[in-house]
Amino acid sequence: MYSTDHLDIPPLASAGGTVQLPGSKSISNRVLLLAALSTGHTDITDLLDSDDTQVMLQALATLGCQVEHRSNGEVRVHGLGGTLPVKTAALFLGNAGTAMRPLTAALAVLASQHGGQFDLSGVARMHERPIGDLVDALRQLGCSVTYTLNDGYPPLRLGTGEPTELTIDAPIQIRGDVSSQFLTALLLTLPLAARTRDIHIDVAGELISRPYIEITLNLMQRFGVDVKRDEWKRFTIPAGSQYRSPGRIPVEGDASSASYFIALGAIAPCSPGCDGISIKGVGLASIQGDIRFIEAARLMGADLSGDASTLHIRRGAWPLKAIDLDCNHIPDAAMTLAVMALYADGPSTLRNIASWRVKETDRIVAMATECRKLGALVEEGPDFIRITPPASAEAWSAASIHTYDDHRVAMCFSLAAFNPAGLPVRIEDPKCVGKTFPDYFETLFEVCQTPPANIPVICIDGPTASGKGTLAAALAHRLGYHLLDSGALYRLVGLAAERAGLATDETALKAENQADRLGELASSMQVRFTGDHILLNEEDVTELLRSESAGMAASRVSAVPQVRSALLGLQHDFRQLPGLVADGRDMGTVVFPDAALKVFLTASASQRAQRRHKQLISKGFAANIDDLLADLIRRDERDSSRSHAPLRPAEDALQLDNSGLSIEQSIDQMLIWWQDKTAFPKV
Ligand SMILES: Nc1ncnc2c1ncn2[C@@H]1O[C@H](COP(=O)(O)OP(=O)(O)OP(=O)(O)O)[C@@H](O)[C@H]1O
Ligand SMILES: Nc1ccn([C@H]2C[C@H](O)[C@@H](COP(=O)(O)O)O2)c(=O)n1
Repeated sequence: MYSTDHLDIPPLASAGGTVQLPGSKSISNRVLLLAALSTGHTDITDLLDSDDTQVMLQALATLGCQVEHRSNGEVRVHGLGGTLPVKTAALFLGNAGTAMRPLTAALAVLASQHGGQFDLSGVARMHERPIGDLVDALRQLGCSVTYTLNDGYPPLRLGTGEPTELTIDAPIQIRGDVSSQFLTALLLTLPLAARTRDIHIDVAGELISRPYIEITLNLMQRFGVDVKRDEWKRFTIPAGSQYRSPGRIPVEGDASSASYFIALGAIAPCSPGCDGISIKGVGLASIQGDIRFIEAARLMGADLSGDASTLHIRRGAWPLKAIDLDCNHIPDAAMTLAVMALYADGPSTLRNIASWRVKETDRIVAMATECRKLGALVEEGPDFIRITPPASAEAWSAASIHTYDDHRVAMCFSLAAFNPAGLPVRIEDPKCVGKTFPDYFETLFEVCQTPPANIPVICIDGPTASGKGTLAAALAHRLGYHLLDSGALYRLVGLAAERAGLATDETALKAENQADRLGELASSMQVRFTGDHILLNEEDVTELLRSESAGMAASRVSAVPQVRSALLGLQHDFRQLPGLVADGRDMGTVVFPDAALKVFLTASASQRAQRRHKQLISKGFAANIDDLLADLIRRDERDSSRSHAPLRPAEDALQLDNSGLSIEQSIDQMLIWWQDKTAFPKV
């Protein structure tokens, strides 16, 4: 997951490949609760691992429900069978509506039956999301529910600590036109109270988001409770209902998350050698309502096929066709249509989406504001949005997309990176995707391509111990970019030569064929970078490479042109989405001459010797400061005077002498320079 302040997505050109979707959030949290309420244990496969499911798992654990994470990746929930082992608890439920609503209902009823008291709260936005209709229904049942901050909104106190009689004679009334989660919460809970008589739930108003109710009913059935439905008005939970574990239950891939990759297939030209986007984990037989997004995508022109559990999408009509659509049945996935509308042949209208206003943020306002930043004309109404795409390529702008702590805003606007103007898109606070799809951007980058020239590179060259590596690693971390420590490659060649018995001293390097042998060695060595570790022929040599003797050997072999050309392709391979920070001696002059930002980092020799001394001592290596100073002067001299790719600043490099700067000050300076190079407005 990208935990950076923002993520800059370069302009993207094409897409192709296979995406494995994470589990559905709606199914995951329902299954977790149902498993906890059941008798017996339930093994859940492909459970979504995200912020919202973590919140539910944590809540269940606090309530005394035993949850095991098994070695085969399954999660085993030991059902409580309607008992309540923990009678008082305070539960923090973040911004997870799929936890807040059902747990409110379940704990209100259990607290009445067993005498408990529970405090439920969430983040600030959760305290702005209405829950009054559900509370009114629970009060009809005789449950004690108190608003502890503002009437109609969480936080809530459930129960008094004493058992109270539930009133289930009359049908329970619940509003259906604000959020279908209120009905879901009651449906999931009321089998706990229907031991001796039927319980009826009557829906007041037009029930929205019906497909989510279908998921609820489908899953309840798998846990042994068959709800009778009369139209979408009355639901009856039969007397004697009791949840029983189905044993093992798989979680489908998330159909709402599929919408981004369906849209991707519809928008992006196929990458060479690819045949569109394949999606695994969800297909035409999905029980999730958002699977009907495929109908909308087809209307807009997507060429879409599939089977029960997979989907395949290619670009069909282009530009996409504008639509006018009632989106009540696909409220979450419909946000993706708003971004597809930016690529349409006219204005698109998405109707009946009033529920957007009470989601993670007011999504109508959010989508309108951010589409406008990209250059679209947007009209918004109480329950609709109309988007007219930018009039021409020139009308697009490089936008910094504010994401409102809303995962779906972040995910759907990533697709704006296919804009015809070839502009990058900045996604602020990309970690908000952790709610449902923590690895969304990594997955996107795996199936998207763009010419290397579109992928930004920041080069930091300079003499030894000037702080290049430290600064490069920090920048890569801040920007979510890849990191190339090119010195490590030369150090690897030095080490591999030593292992192969190839001498690298000056006399040996003059011997006939020695340069060719080193070049061959450099092209054939098996190197793997995993996190902070470097493997040579599968041996972890990370620590070995950092010694001063390895640095000296690297400096010697790096003067060999055959070695340099053998390593060139390897270095170019590091230029991957979303960007690269590369440090070395010739990054800006030879390897990435088109880099957007080149910095030549220096510090006085005595400063550098002191830094290196401190660095070596802290790692437990013996070091003498005078020897280090002499060595680094010698190394700089050799690196600067060699005939191939010598150490020198690129003509367009900015110079940074950090002798008097702290690491943090150097990073700040680099970030200022980088921001100046980007297309995004300063904040
Ligand atoms: N601006 C700075 N102020 C103080 N110390 C620094 C600064 N920059 C880096 N250092 C410290 O100097 C030491 C050397 O830095 P680093 O290893 O990043 O240098 P380098 O240029 O990558 O060296 P080499 O080329 O030999 O790999 C590290 O211990 C680092 O923490
Ligand atoms: N781009 C590069 C990177 C490194 N080298 C050589 C010269 C250095 O002395 C040696 C070790 O580099 P370090 O790990 O200290 O950055 O490798 C080079 O020639 N070109």
